[in-house]
Amino acid sequence: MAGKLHEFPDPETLAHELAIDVAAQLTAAIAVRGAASIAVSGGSTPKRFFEALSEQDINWAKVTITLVDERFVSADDERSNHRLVATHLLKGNAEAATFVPLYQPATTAEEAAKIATEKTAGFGNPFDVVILGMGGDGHTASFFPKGNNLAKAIDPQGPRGVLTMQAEGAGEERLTFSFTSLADARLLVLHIEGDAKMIVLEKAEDGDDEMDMPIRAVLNRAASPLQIYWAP
Ligand SMILES: O=C1O[C@H](COP(=O)(O)O)[C@@H](O)[C@H](O)[C@H]1O
Repeated sequence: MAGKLHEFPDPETLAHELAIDVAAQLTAAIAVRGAASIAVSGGSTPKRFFEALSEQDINWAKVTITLVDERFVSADDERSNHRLVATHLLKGNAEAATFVPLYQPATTAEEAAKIATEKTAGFGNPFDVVILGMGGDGHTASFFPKGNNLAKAIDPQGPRGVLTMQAEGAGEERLTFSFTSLADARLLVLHIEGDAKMIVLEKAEDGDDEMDMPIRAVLNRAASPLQIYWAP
């Protein structure tokens, strides 16, 4: 396996243990640099982890949270990743954290990506923690197969920052951090659950074509060691 596999008996245990590991990384970052940064994924998988992380006893006032990727929809849209984070993470102890959204109320997604790049430039270089997810089609962040901006988004020499993405499987137009922004995180995690996702991961590991399964970019050439958290 390309990354280090951390296997748990069930999603609840995974969420709890991942929250502890992430909290330890954020606490260490605060001790060394006085501040910490984390970029999290959306989708359905992270809810339990967000709930567990929000209860961790760390100095949240020193933590900046952002998203790995977002839909070009406002925070009141039910498909917004911002909304997911606001509902399940930015509460309890974690209410004291600073959240920097990727969605910006601009006319176009390109304009929003430019503003998001500017607003996120002051932290996450590198991120202390990045939590990636993976879709059944092998996408991670908004690196979608056949995405109109995929080559640019996963370019190993590409700039840090936020790009737009349109793809058939993506629904709304997306905003996503580039591969180079995410792949050098001090703690780089791929959080997946269920047998179906493990089969997708194994398929990704069996091939090389990153345009077909963009998760391969992370598996094969992330600057940081990839920690894979999985439960059936
Ligand atoms: O579209 C997205 O999907 C992936 C995976 O989501 P899941 O529902 O299968 O857990 C997610 O990692 C990404 O952030 C999100 O925008």
